[in-house]
Amino acid sequence: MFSIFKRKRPQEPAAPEAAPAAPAAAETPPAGARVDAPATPVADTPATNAPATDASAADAAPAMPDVAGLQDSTLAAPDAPAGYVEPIAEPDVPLVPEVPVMGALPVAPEPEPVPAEPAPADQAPAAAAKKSWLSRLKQGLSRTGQSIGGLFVGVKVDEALFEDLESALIMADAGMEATGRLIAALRARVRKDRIEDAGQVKAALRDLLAEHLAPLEKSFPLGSVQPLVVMIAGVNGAGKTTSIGKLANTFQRQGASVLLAAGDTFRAAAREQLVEWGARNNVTVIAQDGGDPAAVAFDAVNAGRARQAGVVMIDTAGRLPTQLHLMEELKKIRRVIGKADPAAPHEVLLVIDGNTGQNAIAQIRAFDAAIGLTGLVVTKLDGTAKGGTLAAVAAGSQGVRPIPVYWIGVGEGLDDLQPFVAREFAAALVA
Ligand SMILES: Nc1nc2c(ncn2[C@@H]2O[C@H](COP(=O)(O)OP(=O)(O)OP(=O)(O)O)[C@@H](O)[C@H]2O)c(=O)[nH]1
Repeated sequence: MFSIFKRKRPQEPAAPEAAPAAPAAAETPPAGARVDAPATPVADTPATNAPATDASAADAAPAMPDVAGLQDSTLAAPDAPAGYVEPIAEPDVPLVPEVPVMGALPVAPEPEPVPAEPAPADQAPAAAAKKSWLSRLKQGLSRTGQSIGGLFVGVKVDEALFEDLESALIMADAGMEATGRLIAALRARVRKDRIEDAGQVKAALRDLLAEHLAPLEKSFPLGSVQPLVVMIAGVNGAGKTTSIGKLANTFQRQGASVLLAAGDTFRAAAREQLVEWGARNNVTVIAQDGGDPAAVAFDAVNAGRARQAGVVMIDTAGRLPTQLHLMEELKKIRRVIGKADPAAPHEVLLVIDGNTGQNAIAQIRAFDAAIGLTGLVVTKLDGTAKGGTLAAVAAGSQGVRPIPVYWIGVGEGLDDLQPFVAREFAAALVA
């Protein structure tokens, strides 16, 4: 199985298998120390081909350090104030794929593929697990669910019902566009089908909501390329690192080998969280103390290619869209990933806290403008989330693109990140 990079292993030699041309390994500073510009790009590392004199390339590709370098923070950190990263010129880095750029990395065997379909004997527990997370989703959305679903109890199908429904959808953060569309479609359905029973109106609303949300449903393209490079962003505390851990577990169970990059170089706890998670689950984590998150991402993509990983997931530090310098940094990370693999990142995910309400729309717009999102992960729908925000996204509310929702989070457990299924979500929202 995979070996894990623990950041501090003082009892071990600094770089037992380090490439001879990597003086950084010999001069490894104490963990946590910042290191200025990369001393020497690893000369015999053809994958980067970064000319030593090309400062910008060195910035993007800080010397492909050896294992010790990665674990003990010898990756180059630009000498800039914390939180600010100099924009870099685009390095002209011809790439040679499949070269063991992380020559000192022990190459781990692929994990045992797990059959996609559970054996018949496993089907009962699987069904029970599904029921349990669906009920958690229902429970989580129950504030909204009760206020929407509760409207249909003991009432006539009349104008007052439509008005109450309209208010309830707006209160649930569905936004004006989605609410307007849904109510208009519901009125038309009630007229066309001559529905007179409130319970049937409720069922019709559930159907219409499912149809409305369906364009957001998309399965994640695991296995479409190797490695599939996934960049993950979001505001502070949205659930990025936790979701990466859960996804890594899911992907492993689907037979894909996973490599993680601890690109949150600002918050030590986030890095520790990911490294620890990797250690528990036999997943390699590329990490360094402090420094340039773009460099970590660059190394991770190269390591992923060298190791023929199925997925490389790159965590990034939480940031608000209003922190413009941090949004610039995010753009840089995306650009530098593209230096390691011009087709990458293949997926750019935004993790959103489901409790965020309408502000989620502003977040999606800002992150999409900065890094071009390909998918959303909506967490904490087991909490006080009102859930209507996804209807607003599907409606393109306030100019947002209807970006697919790959997963929804319904708890803190490993199995609590589930693929988004429009019909299930609609049923939970209009329970
Ligand atoms: N109830 C619940 N809690 C969740 C869910 N997803 C994440 N969390 C919790 O949310 C908290 C923040 O999660 P993190 O993964 O650390 O968030 P982050 O976005 O990486 O945080 P920063 O690195 O600070 O930006 C943790 O306590 C998680 O356990 C979920 O779906 N449901």
